[in-house]
Amino acid sequence: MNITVFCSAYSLDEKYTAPAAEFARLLGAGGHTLVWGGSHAGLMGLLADGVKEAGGRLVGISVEFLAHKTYEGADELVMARDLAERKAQLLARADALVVLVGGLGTLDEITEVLELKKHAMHEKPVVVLDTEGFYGGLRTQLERMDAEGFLPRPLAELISFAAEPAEALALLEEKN
Ligand SMILES: C/C(=C\CNc1ncnc2c1ncn2[C@@H]1O[C@H](COP(=O)(O)O)[C@@H](O)[C@H]1O)CO
Repeated sequence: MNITVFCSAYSLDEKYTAPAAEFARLLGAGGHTLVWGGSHAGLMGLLADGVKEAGGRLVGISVEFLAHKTYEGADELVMARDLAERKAQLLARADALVVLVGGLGTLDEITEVLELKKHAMHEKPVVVLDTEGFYGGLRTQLERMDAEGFLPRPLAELISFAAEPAEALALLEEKN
């Protein structure tokens, strides 16, 4: 499977890096391809290193203004002109999408794929690896939208949450 992963470009505490490294190992060992933002920065670089070490393939979708942060050693590297084109490529190249802990860039990427899925413009599985309950606030907000009629289709069709790396991968494999 081509698995697009959105995650932080920053170096984080071990409570976040350990589950990300485990997810990377499972992804690579499972013979999957990581599609990601193509950067060596922070959690993005750790993830790519882990997938590569475990035998997986790497497809980076970088963007011109962040070219100086590009990961050396991807099997394939695409250079998008801007963030909008990069997000489109990250979705187009995915069979499924996974969200690890991240900041505003990651939040922008999740909302884009959910908005497009809401309008049935794709039906790709979206799984959040909710390490340390990091996405509790987002989940509460989405559940409120679902309960109070802000979504045109059930939230459960749009997104799934997993607490552990193995559960995230199992959900992807089950839904694909
Ligand atoms: C760490 C710094 C610069 C590098 N920044 C990025 N490099 C590559 N990809 C990025 C970067 N910033 C955002 N992205 C995309 O958004 C997600 C990460 O953003 P977040 O705000 O850290 O969550 C990630 O999925 C990328 O696709 C500064 O020196």
